[in-house]
Parts: sequence; C-alpha cells; structure tokens
Amino acid sequence: MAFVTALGKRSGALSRSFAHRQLPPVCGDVGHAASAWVGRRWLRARQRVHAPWMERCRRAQLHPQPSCRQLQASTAANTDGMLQQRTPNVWQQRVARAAALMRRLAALSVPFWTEPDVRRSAWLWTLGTLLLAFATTLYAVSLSFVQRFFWNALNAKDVPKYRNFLLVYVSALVLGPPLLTLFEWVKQRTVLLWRRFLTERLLGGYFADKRYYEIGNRIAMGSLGGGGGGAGTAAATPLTLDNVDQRISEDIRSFTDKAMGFGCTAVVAFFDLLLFSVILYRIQSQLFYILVVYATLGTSITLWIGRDLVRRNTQQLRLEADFRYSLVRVRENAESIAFYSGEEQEKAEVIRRFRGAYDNMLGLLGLQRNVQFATTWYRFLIQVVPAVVVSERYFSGQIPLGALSQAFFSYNHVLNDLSLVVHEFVNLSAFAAAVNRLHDFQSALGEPVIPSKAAGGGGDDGAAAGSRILVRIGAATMPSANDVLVLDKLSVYTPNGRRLLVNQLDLLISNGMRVLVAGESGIGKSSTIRAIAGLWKRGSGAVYRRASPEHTLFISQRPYLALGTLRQNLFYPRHGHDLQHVSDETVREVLRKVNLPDLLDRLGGLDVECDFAAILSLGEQQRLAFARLLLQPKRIELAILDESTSGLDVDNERRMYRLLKEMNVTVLSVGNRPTLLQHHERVCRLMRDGTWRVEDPDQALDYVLGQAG
Ligand SMILES: Nc1ncnc2c1ncn2[C@@H]1O[C@H](COP(=O)(O)OP(=O)(O)OP(=O)(O)O)[C@@H](O)[C@H]1O
Repeated sequence: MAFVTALGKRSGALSRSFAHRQLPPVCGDVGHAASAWVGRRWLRARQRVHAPWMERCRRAQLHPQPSCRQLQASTAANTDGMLQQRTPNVWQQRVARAAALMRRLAALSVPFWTEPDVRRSAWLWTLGTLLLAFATTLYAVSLSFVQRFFWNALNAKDVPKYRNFLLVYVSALVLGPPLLTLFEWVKQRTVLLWRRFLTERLLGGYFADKRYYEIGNRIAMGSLGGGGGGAGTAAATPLTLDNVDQRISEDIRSFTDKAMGFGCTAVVAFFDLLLFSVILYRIQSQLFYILVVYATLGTSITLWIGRDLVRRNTQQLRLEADFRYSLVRVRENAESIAFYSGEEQEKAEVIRRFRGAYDNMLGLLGLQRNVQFATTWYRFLIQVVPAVVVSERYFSGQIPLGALSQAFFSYNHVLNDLSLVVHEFVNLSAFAAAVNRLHDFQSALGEPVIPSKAAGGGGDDGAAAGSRILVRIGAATMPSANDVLVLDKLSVYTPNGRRLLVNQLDLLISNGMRVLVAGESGIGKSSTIRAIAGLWKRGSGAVYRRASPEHTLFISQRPYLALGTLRQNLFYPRHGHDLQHVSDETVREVLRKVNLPDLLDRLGGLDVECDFAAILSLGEQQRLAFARLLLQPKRIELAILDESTSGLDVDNERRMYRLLKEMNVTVLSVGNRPTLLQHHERVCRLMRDGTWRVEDPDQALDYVLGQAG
C-alpha cells in the first residue's frame, strides 16, 4: 500500500517535472523504475494531445503561441487531471477515427444513389453488379459440389458416373469465364459512371461562385503543402488544399475504383462466407471455429502493425503531387528560368520535393513490409490445419475423397472471406487516404467564401475585415440612370483581412466616361478592380455595376489565353457552335482594327491549335484581348483594363483607346504610364494610408511623371 502511495506521489511529481521538460534523477529502486515508466507513458500521452493541437494551430494560422502556452500552463498545473480529460483512450481514438472515416465515405458515396439526375442508372448498374457478384458466388459453390461428386466417382471407380460428372465439370468450366468477365465489365462500367458523376459534381462546385479562384488564393497564401486536414481536420478551420488538380483527376479515379472494388469484394465475401461456412461446418465444424479465431487474431495484429499506414499514404499522395507540380512549374516558366539561368535552383527544388516523396515512400515501404510479413505468415501457417484435422476422418473412412476435396475448397474460401481486412489492408489504407483528401475537397467547396472571424485572423478593423463588399449588378440597382459604375464607400482588405488597402472610396462613373486609377506599386489598384469584379469580398461598402457580365470586359496585363484554337481564343469566353457562324472576313477586319493584320496568315488560320501564350509577344496578346472586345455577341458597355496596354507602344495604345471611344465604352483603367492620361477624363489616385483623391489628368500629371521616374 505504501509502495502504491509512494508511486502515486512520485508519478505526480515526475509528470510535473516532465511538463517542465526536466528529467528526474536516476531511479535506483523499483519505485523509481515504475514511476519512470509512468512518466514515459505520460510523455507519450501528452505528445499525442499536444502535437495535433500544435499542428491545428499551425494550419489554422491562429496565433499558436498564446493558446499553446495556455495549454502548457494548464498542463503543468494539473497534469493528472489533464491526462484524464484530454487523452481519450487509444481505442476510443481509433474507433472515433474509423467512425469519421465511415461518415466521410458516406458523404462522398451516397449522392450517387440519391441525386435525381443519376440515381436511376446508378441503381440499375449497381444492382446488376450485385446480382452478378451473387451469381459468381453461386458459381463457385456449384463448382465445389461438381468437383466433390467428380472426385467421389473417381474414387469409387464408377466410370459412367465419372463420365457424367466430367461432362458437367467441363460445362461448368466453359460457363465460368463469360460470367466472370461480364461481372468485371459491369463493375467497371458502374465505376466509370460513378467517376463521371463525382467528377462533374465536384467540378460543378469548384467552378461555382468562382470557388477555384478562392481556393487558388488560399493555396497562394501559403497553405500549399499544408495538406488536407485528413482525419483530424478541425471543423471550424478553413480547409487548406494542396494540388486540387490531383484530387479531381487522380483521387476521384482511385476512390471510385477502389470503393466499388472493395464493395464488390465485401458483398461477394459475405455471400461466399455464408454458403461455404455452412458446407464447411457440415463437413468439420472445428475447422470453422479455428478459422474464426485465427482470422480475428490475424486482423487485430495486422491493424496494429499497419496503424500508421493511412497517414503515410495520405502524405505520399500529397508529396507526389507536390513533386509533379514543381515539374509543371518548370515547364510553364521555361523561358523565364532560362533567362535567369535558374536551372540549379529549380533542379534543387524539384529534387528536394522528390526526396520528400522518396523518404516518405521509404517509411511506407517499411510499414508495408511489416504488414506483408504478418499477412504472408497468416496465409501460410493456416494451410496445414485442414490437412491435419480432416485427413484423419478420410483415412478412417468417415468421409469420401470428394468431401475431403470440398472441405479444402470451402476452407480456403472461408479463410479468404474472413481475412478480407488482412489481405486488403495495404490497399484499404491507400483508399482511406483518398477518402480523406476527397472529403476535404468536397467540404472546402461548401465552406463560406469569407471564413468566420475566429478562423480567419484579425485585420486592422475586425468588423470591416469580417464583413463583405456588396456587389450589385443590373440597371435597376443603379443610383441614377446615366451611371455605369458607382463605388459607394468601398473599403477593400487583402483576403487574409490583415491590410486595409482602400478606405471608403466613393467614385461615380457615368456612361462613356474614362477614369484612370493610379498609385504607387503595391498600393491596391488591382485589388480595387478585384473587388469591383466581385473576386475579393473582404471589406465593406458597395459596388453598383449597370452592365451585366456579358456586357463587361476585364482585360489584365497578361491576358488569359485558353487552350484551344485561335478562334476559341478570339471569342473567349464565348464558346460553342455559334463561333463557326462568324466569317473569317469579319475576324480579319477586327484583327486589322487592333493592328494584327497578318496574324491569321502567320498562324495558319483560325482553327489552328497551339500554345498562343508561348508564341505571341505580350503586346500581341494584349491586342488580341482588345479584339475580343469587338467580337463579343453583346455590346461591351464597361471595360476594366488593368495595365492592359503596358506591352504596347504609344501608337498602338492610342489605337486601342480610340477604338473604345468610337464604341462609346465606359472605361476604368489602372496604370501609371503618363501616356495614359490623355485617354482619360478623371484620375483616381490611391495613397499609402488607404485614402484617395479624384482629380483632372492635368493635376495628376506631376505625380504620374514622378511615378514613371
Ligand atoms: N492574395 C493576396 N493575399 C494577400 N495579400 C495580397 C494578395 N494579393 C495581393 N496582395 C497584396 O495586396 C497589395 C496590393 O496589391 P495590388 O496587386 O492591388 O497592387 P497594385 O497597386 O496593383 O500594384 P502594382 O502596380 O505593382 O501592380 C500588395 O501589397 C500585395 O502584396
């Protein structure tokens, strides 16, 4: 009793000393040894609580220091209490993780069978797959009986019976392959339908509400490589997503493929287990019990050995995608890298990412090896059991040869069915990783665009940083009939809410007017345009735009050139068959107006596909963007130009602005070039502290000349 009390006191003291990271004096007696053991257990338990907490703080960018210090302080104050409150039992944690995984799996899978568009085909194909799965099981059972009677006839030297069963046996062998092939085809067809549904569904969410932009912004803000939250993602934390492209292309493919594969395997195993258990039980009941105990033990040991596989697999998927992305970046920026001669740095970065994937793969391989040791032993060791148990009955004449062969056959089936988790464990772990990544992606598509204040981090002004800019589009919403664009007390923050760029900007642009936004680099000119376009929503105030999106054109400094033909690029974002109805002559005329008269001949026609971003100069790309203005089906009322003539000479710049004037397009430009002043009637200057000033071009001349150096 005294020993127990001493041990209790000592472990409490030790725990506290561990909390302060001081190791205890060397333990010289049993009490010391036991208490050291308690201390070590405590350290591990604390690590389990503390490390995920730190990780969550880091991911959420939630100022980790104070919160984590608070945690440490409370840990030191009441260590034992903490242990009880904070550390759920290991098994509870595992069960919770498994339950979370099942919920994620359901959230990803159920819509395939419930969404009105697809559910009929989904059910038809799934039922077809299940029926065929059942048929293959029945086939295996029938085959076992045919074999049994065949061997019995052989053993009894009953020639007529033997010949009959030989015929039945051959017929069964002929029927088997078409049945198995049909099953595989129907299964793969269902997988493909599911993949199409899930891909289109997630793409729908990705492109809706300009989510791709917001998610891309999050990645650019430094969450690249942070990885999806995985099983432990905090619900209140905005999810960080790496490599969306991989999630949409690779993860969906592997998820649907594996989910259907495992689903079918489980269904087949279930039927198989039912039927062959009965057969086996009737031949030799002990064999059945031995198998149940053996499979339970084997599954538990495999789960324990491979407990880290899901995390490693999730990491591997992310690291592989990061590695691939670094190579894509090199391909896309080959020219700039070549100019800089930046090969060494690029190579080092690509190799660094590859090494990350390599190192993780090493660990993964080690884990897989350990799991494989266990599963192979598991498979091999049990093979001798039926030989020992059933052969005695055969030798004593209690069962015929056919029953012996059927016992072996059924035994192997039941063993395989009960060992599903053991056999598929490595694949199941990879599958769980894909489920986690896809679920994170699906959840991110459903998150609010502006995260809650608690999750997003504070700005200069918490209230404004947490609120949204109101963007209203349509003539009916305009304060006055002649206005095209009105900014009403517009305040714009950076997406993380940390910096106020523009404070309470009031601007009124009426029909046909041209206004230039100027200001030093990094002040927030482009950000103001992003807010007007509705891309950046953090801030306050309102934007009123008379022109609907079809009547508005945004041109950036480096215009976007899409994959596809020159025709598709000239009409972008318009697409579809009606592009063919615009004659080549009309296009040539437009190209002449933007001073690209020979472009068609140079490139070989409108329907030539090539990488236009790589072969056209910046100035040509900018003129091509102005050509779009003339080729849109609806008249462009408002053009928003972000340094979109920066690559042009003065003559070409004048030509572009003349075109806009002839078409009576209202213009909001961004830029600091002095030559721009002559094309605008008003200048809105943004200042460093967020203030602004609207003035005549003459008044702004000195400032703009100063900016131009
Ligand atoms: N996604 C983002 N998240 C956080 N800050 C951003 C983001 N994008 C831009 N910023 C910051 O916002 C500020 C304003 O950027 P903006 O692009 O509007 O500047 P600008 O006035 O157009 O500059 P320039 O004339 O050099 O193009 C910059 O300091 C920039 O670093």
